[in-house]
Amino acid sequence: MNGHCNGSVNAEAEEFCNSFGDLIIDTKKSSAVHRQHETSRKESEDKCRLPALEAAYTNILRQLGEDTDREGLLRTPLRAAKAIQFLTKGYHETVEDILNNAIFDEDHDEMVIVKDIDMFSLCEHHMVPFFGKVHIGYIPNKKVVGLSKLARIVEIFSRRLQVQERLTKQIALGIAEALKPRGVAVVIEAAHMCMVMRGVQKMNSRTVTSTMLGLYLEDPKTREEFLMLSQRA
Ligand SMILES: Nc1nc2c(ncn2[C@@H]2O[C@H](COP(=O)(O)OP(=O)(O)OP(=O)(O)O)[C@@H](O)[C@H]2O)c(=O)[nH]1
Ligand SMILES: [Zn+2]
Repeated sequence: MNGHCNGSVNAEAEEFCNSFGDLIIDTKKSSAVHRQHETSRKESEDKCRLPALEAAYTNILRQLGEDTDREGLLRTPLRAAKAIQFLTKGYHETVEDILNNAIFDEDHDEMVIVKDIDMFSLCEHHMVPFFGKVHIGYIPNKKVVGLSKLARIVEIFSRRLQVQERLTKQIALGIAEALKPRGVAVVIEAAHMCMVMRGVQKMNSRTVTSTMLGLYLEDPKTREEFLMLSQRA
């Protein structure tokens, strides 16, 4: 472990942001610099945690009766450690981080739908994947968001240990808070490997969850329009 692993990364990033803060007049530039430093601080923290995660995976392999010195497994604990960090990287990200300059003033008040967004997550009960499609609709209130950012919001909340219901709600609330739209609708259809590969072993079961906010909750016709458009092939 180097010195960065005892929290000094935090302090350094903070010191950097503070010392240069006065010099940077443009607030957008300032927050971009801050975000850049937050990202590199989080990357450093991840690196610091790798050896402990690697040791944990070595232990798991040994407890499974594997020979961790055999050639095929030599780098497996490290690979697995990096993989789990990737699969849970959403803990490091916020909606604010990714939206930065991608909210635009636009006099458009009709429904916007981005559907069939691929989603991969890990069930918090068994730490095995659940995955499927996310459909998102919102009704703007003078502001629209870059379309790719909706898919990025899905990434933030799905790359964590999750239950599907919470994931659905977090995506909807994240959009609602950032855009203050007149309504948000999120539907997720997913297959849970904990129900397919183990446990009850139901290969074809799918779980559908939804969160409706604002007009989607209040107005059945708006909700129906979203459901009709998002389910259409
Ligand atoms: N509501 C909800 N349940 C989930 C989700 N992912 C997994 N589960 C369920 O979490 C439950 C955990 O139940 P337990 O009885 O504690 O665990 P278990 O003995 O492994 O259960 P089985 O999967 O039935 O073998 C199971 O019913 C899973 O299907 C999710 O996203 N939402
Ligand atoms: Zn599970």
